[in-house]
Amino acid sequence: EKLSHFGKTQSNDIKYCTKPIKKGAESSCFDKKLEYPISSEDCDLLEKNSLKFNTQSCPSDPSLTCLSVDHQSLIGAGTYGLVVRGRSKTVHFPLAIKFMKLPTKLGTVSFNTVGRYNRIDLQSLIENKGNEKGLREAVALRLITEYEIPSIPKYVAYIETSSYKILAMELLEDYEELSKIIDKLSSKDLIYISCQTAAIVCNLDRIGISHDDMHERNILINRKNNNKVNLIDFGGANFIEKQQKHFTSTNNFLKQPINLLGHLKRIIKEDLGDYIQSQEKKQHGYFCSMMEKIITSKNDEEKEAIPYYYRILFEKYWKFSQTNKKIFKCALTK
Ligand SMILES: Nc1ncnc2c1ncn2[C@@H]1O[C@H](COP(=O)(O)OP(=O)(O)OP(=O)(O)O)[C@@H](O)[C@H]1O
Repeated sequence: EKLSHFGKTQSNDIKYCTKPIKKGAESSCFDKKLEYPISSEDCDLLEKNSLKFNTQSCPSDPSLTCLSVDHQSLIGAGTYGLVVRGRSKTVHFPLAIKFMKLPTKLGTVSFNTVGRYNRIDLQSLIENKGNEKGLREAVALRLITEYEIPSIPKYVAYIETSSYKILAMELLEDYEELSKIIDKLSSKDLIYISCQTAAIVCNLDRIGISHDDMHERNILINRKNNNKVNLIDFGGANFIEKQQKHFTSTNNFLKQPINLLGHLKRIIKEDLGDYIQSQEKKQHGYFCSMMEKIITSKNDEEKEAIPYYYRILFEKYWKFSQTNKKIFKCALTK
C-alpha cells in the first residue's frame, strides 16, 4: 500500500532538492515553495472527506507533517500551489488533489462555511470575477461532472481549511501537455486534437461554462489512446448567465490556443481558419451553432443552408457526431 494515511515517511526520503544553497556546500537544502505543512485541523477535514495522500516530515522542521513531493506523489507545482496524487474510498479512480495556499489566514476567505461547499452560489461567483480561482474551478468541475460532460477531470471534493483550498478531482493518467508534444505531431493528429478541443468547448457552451484560459499547457493528450484530449485548469472559468447564455465561449477556442490554431490554419489552408475566426468575432458562438446545425440537418437542402466555410471544415476535416445526450464527439477518421 503506497498511500499511507497521513503516515510520515523518513525525512531522508525527500528528494526534491538537487542544488545546494551555497556554492560548494553539501546539499541539505529544501525548496520552501514545495513545503506544504498539514496541520491536525487540515488532517481532520481531509479525513472527513475520505481523502488520502502521502505525507512526509517537513524539511525545515521534521516534527511537522508535510505533503509528500517525491516523484510518486508530485504531479505538478506552480505559483498557484501543488497537485499531488491521492485516493478516496468514495470513488474507484485515482485522484489529483490540488492544494492552493491561501494568501493570508482566514478573514479574507469568503464563502467559507465549515470547510465544504454544499450549495453553489453561482451569482456570487459571477460578481466575484477572478478573485476565487480555487472555488471557481471547483464549481466549474462540479457542474461539468453533474452534466456528465466528458474529457474533463471529474469533480470529487472541495474543502477549505485555514491554510489551503483543496480540490480533489479525477487523475488523468498517461496524459502529456500539448505544449510539450505539439511539434512532434502529424497533421492528422493535429486535426483530430483540434476537433476534440472544439467539441469540448461546445459541450461546455451548452451548459454555460467558458474555460477562458485555453493555452496548450491546459490541453492534455493521451498519445497511448488515439491522442485523446482532456481539458484541465478551470481556475479562470466563467459562468454565463441564462439570459446571455447564447454561446460566448467559442471565441476563446478560436483565439486560443494560439499555437494549435496556427498549425491548424497551415494544414487546412483555403483561408478557412481566418474566415471562421473573423465570423466568430462578429458573432460570438456562431461556430458552435453551426456545429449543432450540421449535426441536426436532415437533408442536403438543410446542409446547403450552412455557410460554405463551415461545411468544408465539417465535411473535410472535422467529423462530429452527437450522442443521445446531445454531447458533441469527434469521429476518429482513417
Ligand atoms: N486532473 C489532473 N490529472 C493529471 N494532471 C493534472 C491534473 N490537474 C492538473 N494536472 C497537472 O498539474 C499541473 C498544474 O495544474 P493546473 O494547470 O490545473 O494548475 P494552475 O494553477 O492552473 O497552473 P498554471 O495556470 O500555472 O498552469 C498541470 O500542468 C498538469 O500537468
